[in-house]
Amino acid sequence: MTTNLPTPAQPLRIGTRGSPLALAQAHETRSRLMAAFDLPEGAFEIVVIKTTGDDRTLIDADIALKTLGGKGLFTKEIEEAMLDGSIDIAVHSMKDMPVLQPPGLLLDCYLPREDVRDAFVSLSHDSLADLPQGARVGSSSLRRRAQLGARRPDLQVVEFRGNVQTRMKKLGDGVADATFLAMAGLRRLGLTDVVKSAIAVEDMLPAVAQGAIGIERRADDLRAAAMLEAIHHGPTGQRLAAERAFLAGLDGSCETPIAGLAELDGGTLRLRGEILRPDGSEVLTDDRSAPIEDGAALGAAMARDLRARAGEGFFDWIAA
Ligand SMILES: NCc1[nH]cc(CCC(=O)O)c1CC(=O)O
Repeated sequence: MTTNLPTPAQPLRIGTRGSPLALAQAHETRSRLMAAFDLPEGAFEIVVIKTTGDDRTLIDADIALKTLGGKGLFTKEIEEAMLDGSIDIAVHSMKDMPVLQPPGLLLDCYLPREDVRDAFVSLSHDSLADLPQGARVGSSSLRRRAQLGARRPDLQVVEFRGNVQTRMKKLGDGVADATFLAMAGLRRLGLTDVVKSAIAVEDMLPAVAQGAIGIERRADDLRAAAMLEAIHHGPTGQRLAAERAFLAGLDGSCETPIAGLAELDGGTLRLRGEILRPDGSEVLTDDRSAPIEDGAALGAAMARDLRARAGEGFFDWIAA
């Protein structure tokens, strides 16, 4: 199949952001490729690339979100590096990926998906239900903020960013009584000891693609194509096809209050979708199933129907 595998002289360059989670995901990708092709670590080079989304001053000022609408915040510089040949593949949290890739790049390799749930993280309380009236919760995720507003309008939501350590310190300082993080990231970092409880997807439907790692490459790079094919996880790809078609149909990005989750059972794919107003005052949900191969069509149809139900004005805030 492959004629030219990477060597220490001609390594496969793996591009990634520099956050601890991004690095863990890049290392997992390298390990899987090493195992699949019986290659030494030296056949790979992990290249850290700084993105707009990593610029804390920009994020804190929310300038980046306003100028870019949240789209491609974590991907632009990495994709440029792939197109100019300074890296060969890029490892991404699929949750942060726009639904369309630039011309010349392909995203068709997914690693086995991690836990899709959100984690309830607190020093003082065991679960969301356990939080007293008026408690303060920290989150900067539009989706989580909207879902909390819908479920617990009594809670006060405050902005909360930073890595796990920063967030734990903020909880210790009393900035908030609880916060939420993806179980997937905590598991990949070996930090699940901060989790008080995993939130059932029925209580908080995850973001589209939560817990999934995707690996992007140049469309014409046949060495990378053959290597990624060997580590691709088909069932994750089928779930993401449905979820991303749903997201695409809503014209959403990682910064819009949209949730979606596809699950497989035998030959059937079940898709749950949700769109919310940012304050949670209105929530529209859908839940339907189809043969796995029709997942993308199912996602597109669900998006169309939710849009129609939402009517005029529901999405106005996106352009604001
Ligand atoms: N938007 C940031 C982001 N992107 C991916 C993850 C976690 C890992 C994942 O969901 O795959 C996180 C942090 C979080 O939501 O806790």
